[in-house]
Amino acid sequence: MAMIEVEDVRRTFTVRARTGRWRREKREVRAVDGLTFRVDEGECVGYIGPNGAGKSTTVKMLTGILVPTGGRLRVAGVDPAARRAELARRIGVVFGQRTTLWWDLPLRDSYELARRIYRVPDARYRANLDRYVELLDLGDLLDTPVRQLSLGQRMRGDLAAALLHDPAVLYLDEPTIGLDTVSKAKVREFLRETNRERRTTVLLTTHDLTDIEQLCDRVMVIDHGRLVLDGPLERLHSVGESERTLVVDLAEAHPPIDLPGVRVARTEGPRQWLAFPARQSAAPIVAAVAERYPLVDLSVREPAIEDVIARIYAGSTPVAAG
Ligand SMILES: Nc1ncnc2c1ncn2[C@@H]1O[C@H](COP(=O)(O)OP(=O)(O)OP(=O)(O)O)[C@@H](O)[C@H]1O
Repeated sequence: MAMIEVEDVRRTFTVRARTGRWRREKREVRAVDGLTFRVDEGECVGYIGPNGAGKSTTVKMLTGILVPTGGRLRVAGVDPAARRAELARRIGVVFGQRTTLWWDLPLRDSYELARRIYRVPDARYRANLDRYVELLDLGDLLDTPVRQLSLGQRMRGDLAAALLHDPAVLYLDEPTIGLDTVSKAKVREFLRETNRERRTTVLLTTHDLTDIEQLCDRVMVIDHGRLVLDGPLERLHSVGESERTLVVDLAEAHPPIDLPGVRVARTEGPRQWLAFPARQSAAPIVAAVAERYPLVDLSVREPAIEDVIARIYAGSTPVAAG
């Protein structure tokens, strides 16, 4: 069953740009430019693209905050902008950069407010709260004012708030941004479980490709308001041939490191950038470097979405239907 239907949706903005000292000209920005896709119940789909690609504009239209300039939208069977209040009871939204919780109130009070706003029946509210307190480890935090929570704790609090009313669709915007590795793992585990057990349909926007790898089977890539790829996650790798980068600091400057399966992308004094296929583990490369070179420090960088998109264009692969 289709949970999100988007048919040839467009959204333009008129901006006034300065063209001279006194002159201003009106210009049209096509933030979303003929978007078509469908997400079925229970799917978890990654929605990625570079800055300014049109992701937020899409999500705002899907929540009913923005009205499309053209095309047709349906979320859980309803037109979001026309029936925004009704839709609010069927969707949940989490923004990594902002909180929907009340800053000065304890978590518990924010949840109580959500219960009233969404008119969640008592028994369901209690069952859900118990479940999220356990899964998200919120027990000791319920009576703490939100402003005293760490970023990771607050994010877990936000996730529970977004799901207390059992929404059919969950929009996540950078849910792991700024979190440490342990908190990221907790959040991802919880989302996987929610998607699997409750069959919540998830649309996930992120710049962290590991989020997508660990949560989604399908990925849509948007650029300049248009889909450039829609298909199973493996296509992103095979099409994009993404690379991760091992950044190594040696004790001193050295000629480029020579290892099989490794491409030296850049060198700068004692620092070298070693690119390798994203699917491969970094461990054998780290071991080989440590054995043969005077290794001082290292870090691994995930593939940047911009690189992935550049490779999609280089291969000029047509949009593939999921
Ligand atoms: N309210 C607005 N008025 C004018 N232009 C806008 C408005 N909102 C978005 N835009 C423009 O529309 C385009 C798409 O923006 P959008 O915020 O949807 O991108 P995004 O993919 O979410 O980017 P990011 O990853 O940086 O959040 C950009 O060129 C942006 O400047």
